[in-house]
Amino acid sequence: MNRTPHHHPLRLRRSVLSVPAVNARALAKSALLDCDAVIFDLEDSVLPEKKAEARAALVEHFKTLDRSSGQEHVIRINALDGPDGVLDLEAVLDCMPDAVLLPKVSEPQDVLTVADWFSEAGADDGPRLWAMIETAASLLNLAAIAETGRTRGGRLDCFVVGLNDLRKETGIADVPGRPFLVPLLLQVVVAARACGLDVIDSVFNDFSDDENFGAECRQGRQMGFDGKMLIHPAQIAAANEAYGVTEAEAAEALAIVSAFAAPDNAGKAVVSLAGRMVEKLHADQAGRILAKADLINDRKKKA
Ligand SMILES: CC(C)(COP(=O)(O)OP(=O)(O)OC[C@H]1O[C@@H](n2cnc3c(N)ncnc32)[C@H](O)[C@@H]1OP(=O)(O)O)[C@@H](O)C(=O)NCCC(=O)NCCSC(=O)C[C@H](O)C(=O)O
Ligand SMILES: [Mg+2]
Repeated sequence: MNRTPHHHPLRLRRSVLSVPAVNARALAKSALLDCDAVIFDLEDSVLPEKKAEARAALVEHFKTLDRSSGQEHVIRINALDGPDGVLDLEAVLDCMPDAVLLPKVSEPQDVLTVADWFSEAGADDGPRLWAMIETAASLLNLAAIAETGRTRGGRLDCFVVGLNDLRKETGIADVPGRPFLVPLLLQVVVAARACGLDVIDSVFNDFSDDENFGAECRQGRQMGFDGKMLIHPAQIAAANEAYGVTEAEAAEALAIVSAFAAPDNAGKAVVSLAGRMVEKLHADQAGRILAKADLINDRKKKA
């Protein structure tokens, strides 16, 4: 059993933009934007009578989508117990995105059923699975849902928090700083990490409120999230900045890695750096920060 904190290669998921699959202008625009991932939404941003049109638009869009852009492509499907879920999965087979985002996951079986569906469809190497954590039941079952990341070839890859649905179901107030939600958000981060999953913070609905959006991005980063789900292009730059690597962070990471590489420190498990204790685990963390900075630089070169 893999007990390392991260079971897949590092990926940039600072900015994860949702695009309603029925919105042709937004679909076209999304490919040109500087977000790390795009979620093509077939669920709540598409009216029931438009679902078929949205699926068809998505299949067309994927025919010309540049798969080498570095952007990760994710399709959010409808729940499998409704009329659209399986039709969405069939459209996913035509599109073959990097991942499928499952809405309103409440128990492990919600993930396993879709993993098995792909296996039975002969798509064992097909899309990874992401799970929306947005129901009260999903919070009660967090550990068991995260554990599904260790089965079915580790198809579950990422949690995405959905606070709109969670607030609707629980009545938890939507107030700046998210004081009543922070304890729950931290549980989602811890459950994800225990099973090697990435974890994305919820959308912030007021896309004209730059100040509070920036604060919420920084708060999410401090809680350990990998990035933020977004609803508007105007939110991308702030998310990329908050979840990026500053020059100071990169310099500090380099100093830690260099300290362990210094001949004087050969064979040491713990060294002193500018009056601080630094252990091998800090060098591992620093290596991950430097790898992320490299990915960000590579992305800038591609843009
Ligand atoms: C919120 C919006 C409805 C606002 O739309 P609009 O008023 O049209 O915005 P603008 O006029 O400011 O748009 C300017 C241009 O940007 C393009 N645009 C807008 N949004 C997007 C987008 N998301 N992706 C790509 N491009 C976008 C417009 O087309 C304009 O371009 P142009 O015409 O060329 O100038 C709208 O932003 C929107 O629909 N956002 C996404 C909504 C969505 O996806 N909802 C589902 C995700 S939220 C969620 O999952 C909640 C979760 O489940 C939970 O429970 O919490
Ligand atoms: Mg939701």
